[in-house]
Amino acid sequence: MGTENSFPLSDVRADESCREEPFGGLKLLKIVIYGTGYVGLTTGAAMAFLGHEVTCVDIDEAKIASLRGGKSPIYEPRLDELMELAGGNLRFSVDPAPALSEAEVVFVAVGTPPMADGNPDLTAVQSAASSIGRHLGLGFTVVVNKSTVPIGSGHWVESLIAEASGEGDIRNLRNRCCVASNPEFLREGSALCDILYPDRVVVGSENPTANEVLARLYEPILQQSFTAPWFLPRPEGMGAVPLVATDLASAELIKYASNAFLCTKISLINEIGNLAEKVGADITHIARGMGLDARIGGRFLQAGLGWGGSCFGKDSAALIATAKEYDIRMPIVEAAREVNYAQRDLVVTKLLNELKILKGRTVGILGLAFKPNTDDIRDAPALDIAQRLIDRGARIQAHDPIALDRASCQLNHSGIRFGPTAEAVAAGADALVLTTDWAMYRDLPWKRMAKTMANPLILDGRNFLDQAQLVNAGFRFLSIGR
Ligand SMILES: NC(=O)C1=CN([C@@H]2O[C@H](COP(=O)(O)OP(=O)(O)OC[C@H]3O[C@@H](n4cnc5c(N)ncnc54)[C@H](O)[C@@H]3O)[C@@H](O)[C@H]2O)C=CC1
Ligand SMILES: O=C(O)[C@H]1O[C@H](OP(=O)(O)OP(=O)(O)OC[C@H]2O[C@@H](n3ccc(=O)[nH]c3=O)[C@H](O)[C@@H]2O)[C@H](O)[C@@H](O)[C@@H]1O
Repeated sequence: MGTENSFPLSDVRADESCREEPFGGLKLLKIVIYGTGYVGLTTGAAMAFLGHEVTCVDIDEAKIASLRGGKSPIYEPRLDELMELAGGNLRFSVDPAPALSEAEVVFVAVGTPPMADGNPDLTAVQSAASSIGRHLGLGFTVVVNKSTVPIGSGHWVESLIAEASGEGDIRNLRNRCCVASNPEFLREGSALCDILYPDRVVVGSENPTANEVLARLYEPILQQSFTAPWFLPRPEGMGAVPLVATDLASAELIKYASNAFLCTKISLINEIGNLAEKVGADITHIARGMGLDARIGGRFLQAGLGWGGSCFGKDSAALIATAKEYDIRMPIVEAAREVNYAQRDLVVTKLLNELKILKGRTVGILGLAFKPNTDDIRDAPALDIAQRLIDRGARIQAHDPIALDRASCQLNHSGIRFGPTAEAVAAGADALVLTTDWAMYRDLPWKRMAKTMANPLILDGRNFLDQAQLVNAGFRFLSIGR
């Protein structure tokens, strides 16, 4: 295994509740997961598929009811199938007590949404930690934090558990429980592959038992010793997965640093794209020419409207806020954010250049999710852009192949009209903007759509569409960065 730091897989706890099965005598564990969102539910399904006994707990009764009825409350490709394969290993409850009393590993995967000052709201983490403390069993439990939390949170969680458990003194608690950080790097839309076939697993703890339990938990993934589900084949050439074992603070910071790096990479290509456009260059050629340099790498160099979603914005703001507490500035991360949010203004500027007036114009938006293959609309560039256009008097009609229901529920009073198809939002529009690069948008009946528009103008916000095809279909074609 190509580990920087690997743990011996010794039998650290001759615990009767560990069951032998099915990957070469691996000991399976009893796991509780707090939070059945994009991270908790996918992690739960993957762990249960690997044979562990998993109980997913959530305070949202509707989510648990839906899951018990066999229906996932979120859209994630192949999740339903994996949950089905996991079968009886995967259970759901609003009551953590019964499963927690026997749990060997407890994941915390609750939300940490941003507050106005950039810091994440840790209310859900606090309440999960207190609940764990109240219901802790008599055996030894490793509490594993997967929520993205500020540096130092691991120790704070430990103290909350100690307090709620009645032990009070953390030293007494250390005989029954310890806290580790296991940051999550999955991307929505490819979450299950990212969990089963990760680039690395990071585990931060100051407790050797925690490290060994987690190495045991992750062994099938680290060694790639499980039989891949037919619908999620193992990537070609995939070998053993490196395990990075660190102290708590380093693991917590690895998460923020990784997201900051990815944000910065995207913002850099967008900054270059803005110059490329002025000098008559093409950012897609530039990204390819840069990305083939192994030191740079071609991924996350897709220029366009920039990043959105529930994490890049939140985590970059949290990193800046944490640094501020230590009187340190993060000018690179600040600049990455500034560049990113300015990209969204380009839509207004470009449409104004073409249409001269936005008041009373109808703009069709293709894609509401913050990226393809998810129904997540948190900090979706499409919504921000729609609002900026509405503020200038435009009428917005929008479509998304998967996020439409969620968007129409949550944005009921936004003034956006939701169309059942891409063709419907094109009809009568003065412009179309492609905001999310859903595969289905590549092959729309463009010729027919151009004919139904008041003005066949399209802005490809993701450098995704075939310009020649669109021009051929009768569109005036705009893009970002070329
Ligand atoms: N969404 C993503 O792609 C990734 C998210 N993360 C991090 O993982 C954490 C979770 O993110 P998501 O899954 O996207 O959030 P989410 O909002 O989809 O799910 C969080 C769930 O926690 C539940 N919850 C809140 N308080 C609870 C409590 N006391 N007990 C039990 N359940 C509770 C909520 O009802 C909700 O179902 C965040 O810290 C996020 O930054 C990390 C990597 C990837
Ligand atoms: O901490 C998190 O929540 C997660 O955040 C991102 O994952 P995610 O936000 O799900 O999706 P990405 O694929 O990273 O896309 C984020 C945004 O960047 C945009 N993007 C991505 C890549 C690119 O080249 N250009 C670009 O504009 C996407 O359209 C999307 O809006 C990270 O990629 C994950 O590693 C991390 O675990």
